[in-house]
Amino acid sequence: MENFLKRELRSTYVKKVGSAGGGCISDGASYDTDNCGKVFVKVNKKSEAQRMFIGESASLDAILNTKTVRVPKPVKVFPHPDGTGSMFVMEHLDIKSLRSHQSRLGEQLARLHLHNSALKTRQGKEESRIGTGSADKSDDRCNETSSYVDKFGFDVTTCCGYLPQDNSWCKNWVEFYTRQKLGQQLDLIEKDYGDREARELWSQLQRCIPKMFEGLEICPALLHGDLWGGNVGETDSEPVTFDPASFYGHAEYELGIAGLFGGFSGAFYSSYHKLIPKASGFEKRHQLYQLFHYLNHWNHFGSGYRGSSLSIMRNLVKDS
Ligand SMILES: Nc1ncnc2c1ncn2[C@@H]1O[C@H](COP(=O)(O)OP(=O)(O)OP(=O)(O)O)[C@@H](O)[C@H]1O
Repeated sequence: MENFLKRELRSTYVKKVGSAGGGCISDGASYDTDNCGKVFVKVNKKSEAQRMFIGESASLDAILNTKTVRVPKPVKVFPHPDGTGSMFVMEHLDIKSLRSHQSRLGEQLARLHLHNSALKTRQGKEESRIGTGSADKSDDRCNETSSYVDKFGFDVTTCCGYLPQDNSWCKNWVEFYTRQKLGQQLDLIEKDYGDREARELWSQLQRCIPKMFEGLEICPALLHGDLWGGNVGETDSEPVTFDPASFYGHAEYELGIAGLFGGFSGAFYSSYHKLIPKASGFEKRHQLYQLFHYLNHWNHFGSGYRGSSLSIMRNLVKDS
């Protein structure tokens, strides 16, 4: 493996320095290199792994570009030398459990979510300055590399777990979330399980969804996309997030999975909501956003997640 990595990274020195064991989806190990520093290498032997890692790498790049929350810098994605699967090399970070930086993570996540709307405001100001002929090209705001994104989706397919998300761009969030997020999961459940109750509840729930968003104006926010407690931590100096499955969506979506498995303290939420207060109807939409993850877990890990998926659908339909 060291020799293979030397070739791919154009390094003269590569030495394994530890195995993180990886997560539920991929294996991971760290290596010292002479030209890329210490790197963390994720390995996955599934045939779809290349697409999954390309999505993760593009997500890390997009988040890095916002300069809001620390993520590992991606280095390279390439096919596994065995012929099936893929490898993803990124900056190694010394990640410990998230403890003392909960509040900072809440604030930084909110800043990530507000980044695109700040670009919109800035763009509006630039346009009006150009309109009045008062634009100053020496202004450092002209150096901003990102521009405002006015729709929902992402340029690249990203995978929540190993399932690809349909990130095709869409102007309307309710349509995007209903069809491309929930609909895609329910189509898979129909294909694999043909579950009659899921099908019936879904046909009722679809009609209730638009009402849950009445009066809400949603600006696309760049999301981490898989922000459960296992994908956050901290270094000695700052909070860290990793393993993203990004897309532009409703900021509230991010808190769906954060709330499912724990790992985030009151300090995290209060810092977050200081910058992005809960909008009216938040609690109900929070359940709607958790539904995606229950369905995604049903599709990944089987019928153990059927009960919670159906119960949340029943509640949402009943309360509408
Ligand atoms: N850049 C990194 N540097 C050092 N260690 C890392 C890095 N990225 C991840 N790790 C470690 O490896 C473990 C697994 O990583 P990751 O969550 O990306 O794996 P996965 O199999 O894709 O994910 P999951 O279990 O969330 O589905 C993490 O819990 C973390 O301890």
